[in-house]
Amino acid sequence: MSETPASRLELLPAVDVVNGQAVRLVQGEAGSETSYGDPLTAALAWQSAGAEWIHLVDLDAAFGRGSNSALLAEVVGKLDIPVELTGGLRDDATLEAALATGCRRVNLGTAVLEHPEWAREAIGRHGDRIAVGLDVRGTTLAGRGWTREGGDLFEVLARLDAEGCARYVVTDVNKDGTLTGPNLQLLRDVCAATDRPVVASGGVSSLDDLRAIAELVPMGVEGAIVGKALYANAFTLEEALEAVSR
Ligand SMILES: O=C(O)c1ccccc1NCC(=O)[C@H](O)[C@H](O)COP(=O)(O)O
Repeated sequence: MSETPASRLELLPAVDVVNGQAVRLVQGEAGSETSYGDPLTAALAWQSAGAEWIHLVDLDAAFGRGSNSALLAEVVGKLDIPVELTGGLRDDATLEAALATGCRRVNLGTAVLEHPEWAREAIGRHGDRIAVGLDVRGTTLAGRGWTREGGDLFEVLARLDAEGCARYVVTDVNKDGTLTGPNLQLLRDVCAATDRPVVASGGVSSLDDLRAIAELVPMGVEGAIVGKALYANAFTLEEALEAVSR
């Protein structure tokens, strides 16, 4: 499977949900959250500001301590733009429920590491409605809400490529929620290892960071998830869209 690189970087504002509230974490650590209110209000505000996508995360499900699935389904149903839905999708029941919300695609993470046969079958069945979240520290994958090690990034990437995985969402866990800039070398290395589109996630702090990620579009970076920078008002979504439009 070979993909034509996107012409322009897509931006995906993140709405991460804990206990019914939109939050931001630091390095994905449970308990480090700052609350930003109602997830539907946040998602609708990003849509009104011109968002092309929403990256919607059930952090309680990702950490295996609960679920916001009904609320997230409501959010997806009220948006007109495509949604990438993620967090705790580890079996047929959670995957089918997530896809039934009408989201455009879902991200699998831990399940790919712990139940590779199930993930392979899900990828085969759902095609490009499945992306795989590659959450890494160094080149070691992190699963289950980023609390367990899950193998070598490039070995798993080669396996997923062979299984037909359509897209990867690549997060440097140590950057996530820190406003310290994206790991551009990691993105380059992943793009060099696969011909599938890559969505960059974690660490964006400025418009220059977004411009730097946009430079990687010809290599295969298709989109960038932006969380904390938008909530901390480092820039507006309108400014971000403008920055990556040329
Ligand atoms: O995406 C997941 O499944 C997930 C699981 C466990 C902890 C965090 C998770 N996602 C977090 C995100 O996707 C962030 O919203 C995104 O990386 C944005 O990061 P930033 O711009 O640095 O706030």
